[in-house]
Amino acid sequence: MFIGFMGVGKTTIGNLVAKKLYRDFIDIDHEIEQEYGMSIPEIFSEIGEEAFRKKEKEVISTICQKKLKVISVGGGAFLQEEVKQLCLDSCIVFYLDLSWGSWKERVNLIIDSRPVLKGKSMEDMEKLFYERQEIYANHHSKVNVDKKEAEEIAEHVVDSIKLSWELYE
Ligand SMILES: Nc1ncnc2c1ncn2[C@@H]1O[C@H](COP(=O)(O)OP(=O)(O)O)[C@@H](O)[C@H]1O
Ligand SMILES: O=C(O)C1=C[C@@H](OP(=O)(O)O)[C@@H](O)[C@H](O)C1
Ligand SMILES: [Mg+2]
Repeated sequence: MFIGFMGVGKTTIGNLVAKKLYRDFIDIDHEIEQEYGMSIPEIFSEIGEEAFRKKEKEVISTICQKKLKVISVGGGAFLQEEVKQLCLDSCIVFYLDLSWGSWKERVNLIIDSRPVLKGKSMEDMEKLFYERQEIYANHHSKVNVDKKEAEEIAEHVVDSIKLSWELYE
């Protein structure tokens, strides 16, 4: 499972890792979008963040019971303590760590599709970025993704998973 702040590459890298391991990839946001037949910004504006979080918890609880899947959650999933504990108990949690400096350079790619960032100044976003680090502090493995191509990061994750399999054999 991949966690980390919005835009660090959880969806992109999760997808690549799943392909490399011949496993199914599940993006929780995508599952929620499919259930509502709406995009994430539409869900936030139509039914609100609270309902989104409730659904997010429900979907994660179901998906976490499935074995051998590669899962990416949204950057706010670990705001819910119960979700965080469930994920840490049932999944190998990789935290994708991107510096604020690198994140800033990527903001234009994500600003329109992340309702949580809507209307925020760079200062507000920086504050949120650092506040959120606390919820990612518990994980099983930290991956530094600064100045690395998604492909390279995915290779690194796959290597570390394979190494742990060998150690457990
Ligand atoms: N390692 C990377 N280097 C450069 N751009 C990246 C990298 N990983 C992801 N991206 C880009 O950043 C944006 C956010 O990626 P995404 O996978 O949706 O992040 P998340 O799921 O963490 O919000 C996308 O436009 C994606 O193509
Ligand atoms: O951090 C957040 O609160 C959110 C992150 C998003 O996912 P990504 O982290 O994949 O952008 C998505 O779940 C929603 O817009 C809320
Ligand atoms: Mg994502």
